[in-house]
Amino acid sequence: MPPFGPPLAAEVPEGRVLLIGNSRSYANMLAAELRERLGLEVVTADSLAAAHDAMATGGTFFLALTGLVLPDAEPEQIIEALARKAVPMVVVTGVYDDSIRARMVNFPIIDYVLKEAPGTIEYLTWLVRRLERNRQITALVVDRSPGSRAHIAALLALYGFRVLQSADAAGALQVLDTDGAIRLVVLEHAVLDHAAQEQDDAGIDGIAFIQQVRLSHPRAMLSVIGVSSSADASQVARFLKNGGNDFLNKPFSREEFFCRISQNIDNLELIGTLQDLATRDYLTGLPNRRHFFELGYKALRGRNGPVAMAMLDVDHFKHVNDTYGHDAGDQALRAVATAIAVHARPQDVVARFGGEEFCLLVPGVSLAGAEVFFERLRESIASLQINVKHHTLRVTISIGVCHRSDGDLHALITEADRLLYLAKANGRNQVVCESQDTAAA
Ligand SMILES: Nc1nc2c(ncn2[C@@H]2O[C@H](COP(=O)(O)OP(=O)(O)OP(=O)(O)O)[C@@H](O)[C@H]2O)c(=O)[nH]1
Repeated sequence: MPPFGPPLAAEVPEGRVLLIGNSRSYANMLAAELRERLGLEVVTADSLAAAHDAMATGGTFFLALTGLVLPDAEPEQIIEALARKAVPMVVVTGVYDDSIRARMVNFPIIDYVLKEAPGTIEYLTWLVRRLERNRQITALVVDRSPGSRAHIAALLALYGFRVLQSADAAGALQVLDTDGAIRLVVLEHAVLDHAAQEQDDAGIDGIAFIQQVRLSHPRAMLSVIGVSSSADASQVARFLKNGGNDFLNKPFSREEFFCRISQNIDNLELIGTLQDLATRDYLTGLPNRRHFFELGYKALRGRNGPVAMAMLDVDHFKHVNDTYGHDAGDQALRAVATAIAVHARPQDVVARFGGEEFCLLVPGVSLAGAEVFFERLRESIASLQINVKHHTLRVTISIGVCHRSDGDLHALITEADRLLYLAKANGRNQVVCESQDTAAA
């Protein structure tokens, strides 16, 4: 599962990169890196004419990496040609100084990279990967001033983000509640200063704003970056202590802004990856046993009403491994896991408990409802046709279901395990469902 939830695939065009430069050997080396390490399609051009051809016939590019020395064009002509086609660009050059930067300042250039510096290929690979991934991330800019809001929004759009904007804290909270894809908020600190003094229309002061954001959007899921031209050190500290991830003083250079934004998003992804490693089963992608207990307690906490807890075990799975091999066994486990996850409702908790054993917690279901629910699941797994090398496999599962009106998770699991043992002893490929609670029966 991707760290930031389902990608907005329909809105994101293909990841294609245009590489423009007069050195064929350098272009070929960089193109090979980007293809191999990132799986991206890369088109190379060694003149402005070739770049024009590529843009006319090669579809859209989300990024151009360009040199400034070409046989048929001045540096400005190359940059202008890309800007006219609205292709965001990174300049990869042998010479890079303040005068070049000053000449290029009004063009949509994300970054300048010195071609011959050590580590350049590594840096460019990171940068292209970052820009490619940004296209699946939504950012929100909160700023009272339309000019400054538009400037920051335009920079973020240049980095590939889908960008939303809000003029005040109350509006921003509303947008955050309704758009679950937002992973980055850039907040003009003056919004907070102003609000802190006067309270804005909805009565939200700046610190209350960030505290409220943090109630439902933890730091590990949403990066909030403050920007300001007037904040003093104590205001910056207050912002960070109350839940801000980072702070930037204005004026900042484009390169600094890009680095800070990228590092914050990199950190979110890293945390997401680490969380996934700790909580998900590597083979099936389902929550692992330890995470099941966390999710299960959360699902049961504070709720009244019946709950069904099921332990599910693939029948004669050793035989599958012995006959078709371990890889085929893995494939069968993935197919069973998918079938269980598809059958589960959003409020249910499913996990791979270990080996060929899964569990499924189903709150708010009657005993009769649980019997039907798990019988259908058993049937759907029995009817799976799992294609492995040269064979089509079929598997069955046995299910023990404990139904109760009180939800002590450990007691439910122990009881479901006992009922699973009965299902196995009775001949397998069946559901044994019992109520442990006379009132619920
Ligand atoms: N391919 C594969 N096999 C696994 C994995 N985890 C556990 N197993 C195998 O699952 C099999 C479980 O075998 P048993 O516990 O004897 O149970 P069974 O053969 O399913 O028989 P019953 O449960 O009694 O129906 C063992 O052969 C394990 O090696 C895995 O991740 N991949």
